[in-house]
Amino acid sequence: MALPLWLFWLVAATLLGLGAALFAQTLRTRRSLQRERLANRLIDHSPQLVCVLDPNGAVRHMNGTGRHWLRVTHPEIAGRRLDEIATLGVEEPQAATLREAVAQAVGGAIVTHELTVKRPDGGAMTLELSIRAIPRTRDVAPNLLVEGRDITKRKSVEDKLHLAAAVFEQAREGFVIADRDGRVVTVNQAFCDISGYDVDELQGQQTAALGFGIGRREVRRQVRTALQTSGHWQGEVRTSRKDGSLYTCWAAITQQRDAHGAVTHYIGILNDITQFREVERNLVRLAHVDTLTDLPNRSLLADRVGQLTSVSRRDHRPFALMFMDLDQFKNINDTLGHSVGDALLSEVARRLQGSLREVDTVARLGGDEFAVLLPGADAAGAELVASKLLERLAEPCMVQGHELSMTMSIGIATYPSDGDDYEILSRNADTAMYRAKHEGKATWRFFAAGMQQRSARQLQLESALRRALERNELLLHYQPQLDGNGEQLVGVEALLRWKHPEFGFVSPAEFIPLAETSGQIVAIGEWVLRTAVAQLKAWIDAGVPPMVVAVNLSAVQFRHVGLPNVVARALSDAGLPAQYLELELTESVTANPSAAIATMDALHALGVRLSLDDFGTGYSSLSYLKRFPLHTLKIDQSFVRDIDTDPDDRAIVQAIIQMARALNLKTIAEGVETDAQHQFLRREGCDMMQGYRFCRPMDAAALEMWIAGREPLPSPNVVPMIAA
Ligand SMILES: Nc1nc2c(ncn2[C@@H]2O[C@H](COP(=O)(O)O[C@H]3[C@@H](O)[C@H](n4cnc5c(=O)[nH]c(N)nc54)O[C@@H]3COP(=O)(O)O)[C@@H](O)[C@H]2O)c(=O)[nH]1
Repeated sequence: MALPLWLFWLVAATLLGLGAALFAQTLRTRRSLQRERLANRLIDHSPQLVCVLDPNGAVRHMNGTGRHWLRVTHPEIAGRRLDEIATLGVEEPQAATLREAVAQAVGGAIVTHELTVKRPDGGAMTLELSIRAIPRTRDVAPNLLVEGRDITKRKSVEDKLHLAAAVFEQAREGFVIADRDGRVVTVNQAFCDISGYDVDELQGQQTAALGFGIGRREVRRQVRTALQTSGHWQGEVRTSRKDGSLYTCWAAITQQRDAHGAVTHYIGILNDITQFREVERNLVRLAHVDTLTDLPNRSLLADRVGQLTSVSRRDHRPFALMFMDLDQFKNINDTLGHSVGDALLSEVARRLQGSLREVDTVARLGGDEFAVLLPGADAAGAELVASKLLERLAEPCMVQGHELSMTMSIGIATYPSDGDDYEILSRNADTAMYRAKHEGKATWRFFAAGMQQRSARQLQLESALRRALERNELLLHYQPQLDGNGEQLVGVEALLRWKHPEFGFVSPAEFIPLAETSGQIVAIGEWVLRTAVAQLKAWIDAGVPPMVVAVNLSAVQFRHVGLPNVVARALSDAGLPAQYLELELTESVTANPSAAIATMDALHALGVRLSLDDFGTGYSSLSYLKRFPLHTLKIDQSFVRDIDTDPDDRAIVQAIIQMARALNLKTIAEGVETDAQHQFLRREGCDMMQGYRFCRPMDAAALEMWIAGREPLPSPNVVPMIAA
């Protein structure tokens, strides 16, 4: 059956319409697909990472750029949170902050978040993520759109800048950045600390106003030239702080130029080396200066002698070099302690310096040795100076409550006659000093050619002395001691003698100091003591009326702890009652009164008598004198010698005798050589005498004959009289 035409047209039209609609739809769909593909392609090739996350932060989709940057594939990331993708290496606490950002975005915020991830090739990448919600229906949690930019390079630049800023701020070096006109742009904290200025005070100021290279036009000129030629300068400059104080710094200045080569800035880096320079100066000072006295030391003295030698050679001028050594200083150190010793050395330094001219040099060579260099001085000039120095030094001084007076022995060598370099001059001055020491101390000696032999002799003596005891080279001489009238024999002083097979008789004044310094005096002293008490016992046993034997003790022996035992044993071995022994102590042992009192008490307790030898020449503190258990003061022969001519010596002797009487002490004068001396001493009431006027020291046999030949014979009751 045929369709009615109208129906046909209706169907046809409908079909056509449908077809057209279908076609249009297909066309739209295709276009839409094309648009979507295009959009996807665009998104995939976007220069940014684009990613859709579900509300839990799991990846639903990531564009190609993102996958390429992170070197991941869709299957590796789909449905997983970014921090769960192991290859990205997102660890806590980064993961936690990312989760937090996602949560905020789900809550509606647009969050910017920085995420640093690792890539399989090992490189790190920093992404700046912008995370926002993609709105959906009210009840459904939104997906999130994440856009990410690669900020790795920017971060690196920023990090470098941060680092540079940290270095700038935290550096210990001061940084000053100035513009091309030399105006301060900025400074760091270290520079503020060094200079005392605040940043605000400096900004805009001319660097020249900061005082670099103060007063040194030459330095500023050098800086300008170096910058012009090489764009860099470094060197040491002195400059001032805000408060005006000066400091020293090591500065480096570098020009900064732009791409066209034009100077844009100057960068100055400063190191404050003030302390370093001070330490350096101190080290140099220490190498040349004695720390106790602040005087030049041996090396600086050698330098100055060297310089003076050149000048003096050119100008044909003389100069003198003196070496000086304090007499008995060791006793002070040993008895009063090192702090008194040090204070005394400082006082000596002051006095020496105060007595000389500015051109002269006073040096401390070590210990108690000093040296003086006198430019232009000939022998006469040096002698004048030596005498002045001795005088000045002898003036008493109070040191930590002790009244002390010092003497010294001076050796003088002159240029050019005694040498033309430091080595020879110093050796000769030293030799002369030893000569002065061995010839009485408190004096000076000029160097003379034969003196070196003398020093060699000292060495020979020292070694020979070691064998003197065992080779029986030591012997005792005895010098009578008489009552004040010079009639009655009251005792004898035992005086040590050394007869060497080669050197002959050697004076005790020469070998006893050697025995003291080498320590041999302890054994030698014990031998003297034992020999003397045994001799007296033998005399008494032989019928010589009893008398006292006086034995000298050196300060070294006195300080020896076993002394009281040694004395007690010597007496008991000889069988001599203690009252017949008198120990002569040198004045130096009293320098430390409390120690001296203890030893003296122990000796006194044995029953022996104690006398103080050479009284008036040394350190005796009068206030202590009454506390020493002494029997006798021995007036030194230096006062007796000039009694006839020197009113001062007369006055001193009178004062000693009166003072001894007041303290209930006996007096004995030594070195009485003339009748006039004897008469004066007798008139003044001196209790006992000793000297060539009556008898020289002699050996035991000669003394026996001397006693036998005397009229009247010594009184049998002499010991009780002396002991009274
Ligand atoms: N520690 C010890 N010291 C001792 C001992 N024996 C001696 N000495 C000390 O040696 C120094 C020098 O002694 P010496 O050469 O024996 O001189 C003494 C006398 O001989 C001398 N003297 C005596 N009378 C006169 C005189 O009229 N004129 C004069 N120019 N000299 C004289 O004086 C010295 C006396 O010494 P002293 O009485 O002890 O001060 C000397 O310091 C001795 O002490 C010893 O065994 N141990």
